[in-house]
Amino acid sequence: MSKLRVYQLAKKLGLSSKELIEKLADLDVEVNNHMSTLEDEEANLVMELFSSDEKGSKKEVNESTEETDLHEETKQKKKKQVNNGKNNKASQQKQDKRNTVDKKALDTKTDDNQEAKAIEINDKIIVKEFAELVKKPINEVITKLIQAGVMAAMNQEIDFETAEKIAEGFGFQVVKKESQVVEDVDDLIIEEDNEEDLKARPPVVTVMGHVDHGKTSLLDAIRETKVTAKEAGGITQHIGASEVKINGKKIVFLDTPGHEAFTAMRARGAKATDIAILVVAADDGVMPQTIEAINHAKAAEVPIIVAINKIDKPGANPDRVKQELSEHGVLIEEWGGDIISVAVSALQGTNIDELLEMILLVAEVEEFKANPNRNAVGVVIEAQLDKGRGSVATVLVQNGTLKVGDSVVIGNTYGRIRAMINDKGKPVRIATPSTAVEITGLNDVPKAGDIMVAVKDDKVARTISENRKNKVKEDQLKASQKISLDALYSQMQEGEIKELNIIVKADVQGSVEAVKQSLNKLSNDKVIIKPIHGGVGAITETDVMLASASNAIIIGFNVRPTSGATSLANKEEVDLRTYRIIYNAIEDIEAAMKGMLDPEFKEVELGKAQVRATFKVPGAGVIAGCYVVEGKILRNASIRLVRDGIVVHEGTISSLRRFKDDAKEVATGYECGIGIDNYNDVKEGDLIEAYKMQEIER
Ligand SMILES: Nc1nc2c(ncn2[C@@H]2O[C@H](COP(=O)(O)OP(=O)(O)OP(=O)(O)O)[C@@H](O)[C@H]2O)c(=O)[nH]1
Repeated sequence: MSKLRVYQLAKKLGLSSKELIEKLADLDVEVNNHMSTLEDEEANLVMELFSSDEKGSKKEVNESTEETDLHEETKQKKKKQVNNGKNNKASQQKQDKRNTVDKKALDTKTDDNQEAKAIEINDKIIVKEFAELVKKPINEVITKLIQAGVMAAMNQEIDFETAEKIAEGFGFQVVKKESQVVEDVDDLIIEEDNEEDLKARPPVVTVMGHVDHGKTSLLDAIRETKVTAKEAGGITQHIGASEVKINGKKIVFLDTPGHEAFTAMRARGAKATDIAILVVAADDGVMPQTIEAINHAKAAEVPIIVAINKIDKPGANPDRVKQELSEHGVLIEEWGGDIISVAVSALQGTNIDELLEMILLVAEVEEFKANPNRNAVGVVIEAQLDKGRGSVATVLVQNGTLKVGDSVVIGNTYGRIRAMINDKGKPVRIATPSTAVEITGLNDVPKAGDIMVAVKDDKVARTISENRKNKVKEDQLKASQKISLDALYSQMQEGEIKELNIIVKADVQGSVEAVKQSLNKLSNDKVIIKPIHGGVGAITETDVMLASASNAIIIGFNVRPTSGATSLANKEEVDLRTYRIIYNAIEDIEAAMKGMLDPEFKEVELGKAQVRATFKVPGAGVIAGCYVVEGKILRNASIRLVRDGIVVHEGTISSLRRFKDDAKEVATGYECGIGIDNYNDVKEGDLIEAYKMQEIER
C-alpha cells in the first residue's frame, strides 16, 4: 500500500478526519492533522482494527465471554508490535501470562463467596478477563471504566491501578501479584558503554551572564536565525529547550538562561550542560553576576565561550571586556588563554553564525559522545501538571534512545511514555542522545534535575519507583552529608575531605580578596582550602545553591543572608557562617582543621523589625519607628542593623516602646519605637535583627 494521508484513510473508513485522529490517539499513534501521512503498518493496523471492532462489539452482545476471540488476540499482538516495537516472543509470553490469570480467574469462581472477595491481579489485565474475575457483565465493566475516564474495549489491557479502582468499586479486595524485585535503576542501567558503541552527539548549551546583558535576546536571535518555520509544522513550542542546526549539525540550547537554574540542577545531581555561553555586554563589562556565572561554570567544570554582546552600541568596548575577564581568570585567546570569544549583537543578529560555529568547534574538541543503541538515560529540564494531559515533563536524553512506549523511572515517578513532542511541537516516536522532548504518561510530576532512566517494562519501573519512595529518607540522609566546619576534622581524618570549598561574601571587594588570600594560606597536606566564589553583598539563594552543588561552606563578613538564603541553607544543610572580623573566621577554620572547633556560643535569632520612619527625640537621640516582621524584639536583645544585606551596626537596644509605654517585648505584626545604644544613623528601610547568644555545651 502506498503511504496514505489521514484524510484519505478516514474517507476509506467512512469517518471524519477528526474521528480518525482520535482513534489513532487511542492506539498511541500521534498525527499532526488531516494531511499527515501514516506509515503502512499504522494504516493497516487501523483498518484491521476498525473493521474488527465493529464485529467485536456485535459479538460482545451475542456471545459468551468465555469464548476466545482469536481475531481480537491477533489484533492485540499487532497493536503491541507497532506501539512497543516488541517482538512476537514477548507478545506470546504476555499471552501465556494472561492465560494463567484466566485460569486463576476461573479458580476463584469456584471459591466460596467470602474468599472470592479477594482477587489477585498482575500489573496489567485484559478487560474481558477482569470482568470474569469480578463476575460482572462486560458492558457493566466497560461502563465503569468509561466513568473512570478509561476508554478500553473488552480485549484491551487496563493497568493495575485502574483494575484496582474498578474492582474495589465492586467490593473486591485487590492484591498485586508478586513482581520480580529490582532494587534500583542504578543497579540496572548505569553500565559503562563500550568505547566502540559511542557516537558523537550534539552539544547542550546554557546561556549565562549579568542581568540585562542580553541572555534572552541572544537565545531569541539564535532561534530566529536558525529555527525558522522551514521545518514542517514549524511552530516553536516552549518545552524548555530548543534545537538549532548549523552546517547540518545540531546544537541544543536550554531555554532558561542564567546560572541559577544551571546550579539548581547541579545541586540535584544532574549535569545537563556541556558548554556555557557567557554573555557580557560590551558597553557594561564584567559585572557581579558575570563573576558569579564564571565561578558557577568553573565549579561545574563546563567549558566557557564568551559572547561579547551589544557591539552595535556606541559605548561598546570589547577589548575592555577581555581585559576585565582576564582579571577574573577567564583568559581569552588574544590574552594568551584558550577561551574563545565572539563579538556579537543579539539585537542586529551580528556574528550569530560565528558563535554557533564556535560552539561546534568546542564540541568537536570536547568530543561529546553517547551510545544511541541502549536504554535511554536523561534528565528532566522542567515539568508540570497539565489540565488536559496530566503530568508533562521535558526531558533531555543524554544517552541511549527514548521511544514512545518505553517504561521509565524518573526520580520517584514512573510511567510508560504515551507521547513525545519535540521543540517544534511535532509528535516524534524516538529521541536520540542530546534531544529534548516533552513526554506524557507519567504517574506523577517529577522535579527539574531528576534523572530519567528507561527500564525493561512497567513492572520494573513501578517496583523501582516504589523502592525509591521507601528509600527517600535514606537518600535524604545521604544527600545531607554536606561539609561543615564542625565535622571537618573527622571527615579529614577519614580521608573523605581533600578540598574545602569556600564561598566568601563581604561588604567590600577588598575584604573578599583579603579573606580568600588568608584562607588559601591555611591549606596543608591533608586539605586544600579552595575559595570557589567571592562577591560583594548579601548572601543570596544563588550562593547557597552553589554551595550545595559544590559542597562548599559560606563565610560572610559584615553581610547577612537574605531570609530566603537562610531557609534554603537549612534545607540544603549548607554551613553558613557570618563574622564581623576576618581574623575570627580564619581562627575558626584553622581550629576546625585541627579538630578543635567547639563553638562555645551560638547565636539564636529572635526576630526582625523593619524601620518605617525615624524620629529625633530630645535626650534620646534617633528613634526608629518599626514594624515587627518576624519573631519578636526583646528589650534586652542584641541587635544588628542591616541595610541592603550589609551589617552597618551591631549593638544593643537603648529603648523599646509601644506608643508611650516601655515594653519588654514586641511581637510580629505590632509597631514599636526602637532606640539603639550610641547609634543615630538609622534609616528608613533598614532591618533591625534581634538575637541573643546561647551557650552551647561542649
Ligand atoms: N543595542 C543592543 N541592545 C541589546 C542587545 N542585546 C540585548 N539588548 C537589549 O538589552 C536589554 C536586555 O536584554 P535581555 O535579553 O532581556 O537581557 P537578559 O540578560 O536576558 O536580562 P535578564 O533576563 O533580566 O537577566 C533589552 O532591552 C535588549 O533589547 C544588543 O546586541 N544590542
